[in-house]
Amino acid sequence: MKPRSPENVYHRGPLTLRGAQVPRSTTDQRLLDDRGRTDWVHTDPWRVLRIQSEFVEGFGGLAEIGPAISVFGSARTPRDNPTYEIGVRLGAAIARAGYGVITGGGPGLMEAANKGAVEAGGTSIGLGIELPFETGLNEYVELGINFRYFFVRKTMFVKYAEGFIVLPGGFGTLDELFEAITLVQTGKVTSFPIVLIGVDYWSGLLDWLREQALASGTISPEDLNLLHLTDDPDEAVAIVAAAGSRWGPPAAEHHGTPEAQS
Ligand SMILES: C/C(=C\CNc1ncnc2c1ncn2[C@@H]1O[C@H](COP(=O)(O)O)[C@@H](O)[C@H]1O)CO
Repeated sequence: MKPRSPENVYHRGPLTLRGAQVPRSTTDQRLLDDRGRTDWVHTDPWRVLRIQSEFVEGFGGLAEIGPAISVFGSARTPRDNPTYEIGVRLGAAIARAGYGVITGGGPGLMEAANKGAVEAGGTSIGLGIELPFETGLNEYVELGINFRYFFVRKTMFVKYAEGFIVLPGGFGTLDELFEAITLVQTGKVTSFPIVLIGVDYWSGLLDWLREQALASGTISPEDLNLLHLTDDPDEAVAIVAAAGSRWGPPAAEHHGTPEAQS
């Protein structure tokens, strides 16, 4: 690094520096020449910046997708399972109704809904998540964003959707479902329909909510009205559509590749 002559005058932004105040290196030199310690990468202040960058990427990538519906469901449902076909029909129904389909971008019923959306000419979005085992985005995702942090990704599912449609699933699906119910119950989101698809699959849970949670007073009677149940993908979409848009009516021309971000 070449030292600066102390006789020089050095300007940096509003600063004028002379003599001993003249820095021995430029900001660029310090950036490019210095590797230094690396432990800061694993500290919370740095993580805060990474979290912030995920929000920036998510908001920027999704801002212009137009009206959309988030679809959840098992990552494990194989393609030859009849529920996979329901997922494809759901993705197609959502696309036909003028909405984009947002999924977790993974395999199983996420893939099914993305497939249906693509085949029906709709917008197919996948919000992937870093997991200990790599699965990658499914091949039907046309707009994909990968997240490190579950909570950032969950914000996107809610912020950019008119409602949730939930196919049969396990812990991940239940987590997404109950987060949404809690947001609605506590008034954190307004006008946010939640529809369960699969009467046989979900009836046991709804019975438990009625017979245990409601009966013991841990939820209110009106809380049960937050959930709709059907076997029919078209009906599920109609329920979301009937709730009305948070941003105006669905319009096909809103869909497409997001503009370059500034
Ligand atoms: C288990 C396998 C892959 C997991 N890959 C996932 N990719 C993206 N999103 C996922 C994945 N696993 C869970 N999710 C999220 O949770 C919901 C599904 O979880 P469930 O426990 O299977 O119900 C789903 O909606 C995603 O958002 C390979 O077999």
